Amino acid sequence: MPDCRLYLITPPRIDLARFPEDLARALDAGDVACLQLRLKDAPPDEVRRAIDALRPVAQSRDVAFLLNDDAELAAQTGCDGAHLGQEDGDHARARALLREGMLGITCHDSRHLAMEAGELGADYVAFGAFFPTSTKDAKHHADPEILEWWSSLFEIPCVAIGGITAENCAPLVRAGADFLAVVGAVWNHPEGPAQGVLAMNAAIAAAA
Ligand SMILES: Cc1ncc(COP(=O)(O)OP(=O)(O)O)c(N)n1
Ligand SMILES: Cc1ncsc1CCOP(=O)(O)O
Ligand SMILES: [Mg+2]
Repeated sequence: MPDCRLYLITPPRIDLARFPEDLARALDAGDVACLQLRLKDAPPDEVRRAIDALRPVAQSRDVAFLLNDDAELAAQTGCDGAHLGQEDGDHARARALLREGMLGITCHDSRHLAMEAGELGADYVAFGAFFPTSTKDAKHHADPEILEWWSSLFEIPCVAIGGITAENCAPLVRAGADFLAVVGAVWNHPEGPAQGVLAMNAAIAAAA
């Protein structure tokens, strides 16, 4: 298995009548290290229903299931962890709430934020956006050098995010990204999500 692995994030909106099957097909297509449920602006009951429907699909395939933005809900609902941004509450409290669960923290393009996250006990630090993206109005831009710097100094894994595709990911893999987090490269792949997973894995393997 290559040192760098795929980190899949759900589309911003999903139809729970069909998405569990789409997700299963995507996860069965190739290696996916973890799935992040990211439903921005969905009410809490909808997020809970999505967790109940999707968590088993991921966990039964040994894919870690992380919740975006809400460590408390992640801890209450059997998620494997949570991903928090800089505006997503108290990271130290989240670390305590999640106990052994995974905590990932957005660090944008900041070495300082990444070292703070590491000291606090984050299981990974996330840098980005590396490329233009239509999934999020990303306010920060990161360059591959930050991945080289981080991975040369620290053992804590780093995640690269933002506009990453099979076509542009090689420099990030070579710079030391442990995970590539993607939305559009999989869910908007012209031949469907399973082909998106295959293409990302092939590109990671070719770059490594
Ligand atoms: C793996 C990963 N990295 C970064 C983010 C972005 O988190 P955040 O800055 O809190 O922005 P939102 O995702 O909440 O819009 C992420 N979700 N996952
Ligand atoms: C959530 C997030 N945080 C920074 S960029 C981004 C969007 C990633 O989506 P895509 O892979 O489609 O660019
Ligand atoms: Mg957030």
